[in-house]
Amino acid sequence: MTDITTIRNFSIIAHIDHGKSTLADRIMELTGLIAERDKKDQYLDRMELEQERGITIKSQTVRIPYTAPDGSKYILNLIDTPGHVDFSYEVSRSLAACDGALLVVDATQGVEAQTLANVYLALDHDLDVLPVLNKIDLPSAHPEEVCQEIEEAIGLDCGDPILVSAKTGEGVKELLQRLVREIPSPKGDPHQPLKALIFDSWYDSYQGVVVLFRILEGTIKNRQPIRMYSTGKDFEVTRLGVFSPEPTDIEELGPGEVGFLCASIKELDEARVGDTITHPKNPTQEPFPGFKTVKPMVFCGLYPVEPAEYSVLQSALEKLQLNDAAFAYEAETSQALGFGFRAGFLGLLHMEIIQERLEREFGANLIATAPSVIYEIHKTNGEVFEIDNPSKLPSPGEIDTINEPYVRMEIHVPNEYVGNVFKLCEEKRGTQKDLKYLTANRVIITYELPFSEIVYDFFDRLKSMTRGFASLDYEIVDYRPSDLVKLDILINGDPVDAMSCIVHRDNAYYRGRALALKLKRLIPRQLFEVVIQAAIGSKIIAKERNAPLRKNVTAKCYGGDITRKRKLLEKQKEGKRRMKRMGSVEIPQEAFLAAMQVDDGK
Ligand SMILES: Nc1nc2c(ncn2[C@@H]2O[C@H](COP(=O)(O)OP(=O)(O)OP(=O)(O)O)[C@@H](O)[C@H]2O)c(=O)[nH]1
Repeated sequence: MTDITTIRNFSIIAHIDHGKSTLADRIMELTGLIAERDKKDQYLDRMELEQERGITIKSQTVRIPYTAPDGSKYILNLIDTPGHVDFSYEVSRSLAACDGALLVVDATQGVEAQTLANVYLALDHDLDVLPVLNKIDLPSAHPEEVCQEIEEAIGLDCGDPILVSAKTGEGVKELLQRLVREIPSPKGDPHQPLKALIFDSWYDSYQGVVVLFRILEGTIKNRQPIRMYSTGKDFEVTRLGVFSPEPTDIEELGPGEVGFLCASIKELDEARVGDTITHPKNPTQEPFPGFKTVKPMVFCGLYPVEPAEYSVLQSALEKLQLNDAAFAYEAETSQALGFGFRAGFLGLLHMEIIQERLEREFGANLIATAPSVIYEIHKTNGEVFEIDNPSKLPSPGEIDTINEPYVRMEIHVPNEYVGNVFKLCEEKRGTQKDLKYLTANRVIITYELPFSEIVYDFFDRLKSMTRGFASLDYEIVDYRPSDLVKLDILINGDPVDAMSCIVHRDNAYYRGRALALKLKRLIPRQLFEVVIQAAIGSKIIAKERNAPLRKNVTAKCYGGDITRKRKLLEKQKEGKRRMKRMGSVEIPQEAFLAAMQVDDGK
């Protein structure tokens, strides 16, 4: 058991790309935890996908032994947190296991939307927050100004900031000394009944469920019985350890310590994040209050390209869900696409990551439909229910009102782009709530907008309209009534349920026409005429046609060059993998996402 006064439990919080992972690596390297030569870039980002995207998805924790220059020895538990708004619930639960946080701010960029969002989360958890200005090796760094921003925007004392370059390592030694001095050690009594907080858990095919926990009171020993407070289920610890950075077995952990355990737990539901682990014979009287359960907010259809691949997709989804409690799915049938699944995600990035993992790790060949939010339908007969699939909207005559989710969004942007942000937010049916100056030339704009308007192309548009200088953070605030209608797409007279979308009545005509035109371009010409129509109820509002293709593609090849011909055919086959045959028409994957690419042309 470690002397509690030598433990420091902390997280690094930062806006995306401000250098959190680089700093974590440098700390592990300077303390000798990982040798430079076997350092894989950004050790904490384990999954291959995370490395490619440069984003941390699953929290990872490392125990770092550290000897200060005066010879005192410490145990630093670095609890990693993801930086993207989709995953703020993961940030929050990781912070619950900490006593302090390093707030990393890029000294060339300053305070951004997620810097603020993350600091508020940390302050909610009563953490001591140390401001760290990173990237001071860059000539464009302006630490004094950024310090002022931190003081003004956050109200944190930045009189004696920690200046580092996570890249070169400059300042990181001093950072560690400040960390052990200024972040408090945990409190807890080894003789109290066991009370440990589960702050992460995941499924491992060899070990069953692995639980990451922090002990608040009492001790845990290997092979002892434990009880999960919320379910009352008992288990026996089969493995106890710490990540340092590789899993290392340990016999006992005491108050304030962070570790992992396995206990033949078969399902993630039996070791819920936020639950309290205690001793069955001497249970704690005061469990940890737990966390809000997270609800998926964005939904899309996932269908196998070939019906025969349904079971492959199903087992891939099962496996993914074992590791990601925030991801939900259920079977659904589409007239157009056949048997598939409706999947729910925290946000768009979460959706993209899951889709990519399905394809890459599980080899699933899938068609994804455009994302939808949840709508609350009030029927004229008094019935109220939610739908997450536009094709489920009852006929207009049965609907009294449709409520849609609204978000409150904070956008940080340099002065000169304020006009562009207004334009975009107004176009997306937003209402401005506030405008504040962070500094003389940086502004925080607050808008309330329908969530459905931002699940499409909002982020890309914002990025291009502000040359990448805007950052944002949002949260869902409530559901509000809106004048919404369902826009249907018909191909050769048949409605394609998977292409239906719900839009505001004022935009419906424009969007219907733009969508039909976009589909005309996306759906390749076939041997017969293809008619694409957009409709609201029984009213056709747009019609496009693709004339029949007369020639065989291979006819283009000159003089019977067989290899060339084969290549062309293979290319066609390759393209086909992403085609879905509906009736006699072949429709490419992109066509199902076309709704995301048309705007309202204002
Ligand atoms: N010049 C310079 N570049 C840095 C420094 N620290 C980080 N970077 C670079 O900044 C980029 C972002 O750094 P990351 O460590 O991936 O940022 P992050 O905050 O972990 O990002 P997420 O994991 O996506 O939240 C990378 O290209 C780093 O190489 C620094 O001190 N100086």
